[in-house]
Amino acid sequence: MLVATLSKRLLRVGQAKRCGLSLRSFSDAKDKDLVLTSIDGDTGVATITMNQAPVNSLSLEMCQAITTAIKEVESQPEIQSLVLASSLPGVFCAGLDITELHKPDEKRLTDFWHSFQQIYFDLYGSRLATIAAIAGHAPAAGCMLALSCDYRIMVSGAGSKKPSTIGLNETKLGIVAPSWLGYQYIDTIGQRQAELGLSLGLLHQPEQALAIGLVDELVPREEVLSRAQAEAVKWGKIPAKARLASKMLARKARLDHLAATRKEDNDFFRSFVTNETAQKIIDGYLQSLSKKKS
Ligand SMILES: CCCCCCCCCCCC/C=C/CC(=O)SCCNC(=O)CCNC(=O)[C@H](O)C(C)(C)COP(=O)(O)OP(=O)(O)OC[C@H]1O[C@@H](n2cnc3c(N)ncnc32)[C@H](O)[C@@H]1OP(=O)(O)O
Repeated sequence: MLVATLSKRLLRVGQAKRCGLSLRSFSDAKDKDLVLTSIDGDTGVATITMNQAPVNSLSLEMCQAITTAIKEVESQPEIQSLVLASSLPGVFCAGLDITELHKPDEKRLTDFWHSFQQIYFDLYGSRLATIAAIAGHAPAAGCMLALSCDYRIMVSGAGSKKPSTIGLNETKLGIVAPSWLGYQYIDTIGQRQAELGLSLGLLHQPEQALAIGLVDELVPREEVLSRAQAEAVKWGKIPAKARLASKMLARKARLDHLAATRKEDNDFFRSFVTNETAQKIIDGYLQSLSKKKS
């Protein structure tokens, strides 16, 4: 068994294959390294690292790559915990790839939202203990990835001139988070803080995020990943069936609701995004992002 036989080293699955170890098809080659998956041979902790420069925005392909990676890790019964991280300095995930929403092809837009919903099912409903290593910005759907994990460790803002931020800021952009994402927020930080955050489109600096329970711990930047992996070891030792049943106490009704309304949710999203007003907002927002650069 892989986890039993490898010495303490991080191993990409491509490397595992080169070492002659049989591991089922991980997502490294076919997804052009949009995500990288590694497994610590000693602890059995898997790490999925988002790797789509410049900001890990969630394109259709990125959503699919994340889901594939989660499923492949889950298919290995000896693995109990997973860290979700980013390879990019300063950004965990910038949320949905806005270019997917701009003058979209309807078929691709449908597939895109379906693949985003799928991450919710696969990460929020995962049998694995999931730890988010948030070493940078996590707005909107980037925050959703973090909310879908069981435990969130964020880079501290102390001493930083431009601290990272996290939150559901959709309203500030003139769009609205879908209800299932809104409920993830409410379930995590409570009704009042979620109402404030959603209505005002707040992005929280790390210390504020900790204070309202949006993240569970803050650590210096260089410790985020190692601390997350250590936490994953702890969670991985909890009896798996009891841990999963406890997780589902809080999450099953939400997951079932989206499963039952998935097509309706997708239809609504498509009609909302393709609406002329929404397109103007999206167009303006894309321009503001590129102006920021110039
Ligand atoms: C009325 C009832 C309605 C009910 C509706 C319900 C259903 C409808 C729902 C509609 C959708 C709702 C869900 C939305 C969720 C989302 O995730 S929306 C996306 C929100 N994301 C953001 O706002 C983040 C934007 N980005 C940033 O703030 C910054 O980039 C950053 C803080 C993440 C990083 O900053 P920095 O490191 O300084 O990088 P930049 O120079 O800003 O960016 C580099 C590069 O990346 C491009 N980019 C950034 N973000 C995105 C993105 N999300 N998508 C695509 N591209 C992005 C940016 O333009 C730069 O590109 P260039 O280098 O200029 O080419």
